[in-house]
Amino acid sequence: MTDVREGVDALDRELVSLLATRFGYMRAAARIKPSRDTVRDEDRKASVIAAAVEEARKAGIPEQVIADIWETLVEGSIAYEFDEWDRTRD
Ligand SMILES: C=C(O[C@@H]1C=C(C(=O)O)C=C[C@H]1O)C(=O)O
Repeated sequence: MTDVREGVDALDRELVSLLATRFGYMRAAARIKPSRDTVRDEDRKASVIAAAVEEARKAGIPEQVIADIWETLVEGSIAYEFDEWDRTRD
């Protein structure tokens, strides 16, 4: 069980590192988007979540869990992108 938990802890560190890279893309998006009303893109949000759910289906892991995680992730990313957009504009 110790090995299992060490594996989980190491994987969680990797996941947070990957998420840090993802949030970096949100900072880039905030820099690139010309107007505040383009930060939230519902069509793109739906497409990102659908793609994650499809990957979950192929991997044989619970699709609803992944849908819920991605809903939280994308909403958190949009909030972060709004903060970045506001912080970098007058
Ligand atoms: C990064 C973007 O901005 C937002 C963030 C998204 C995400 O976290 O994947 C998806 C849609 C956008 O509302 C984008 O438009 O691609």
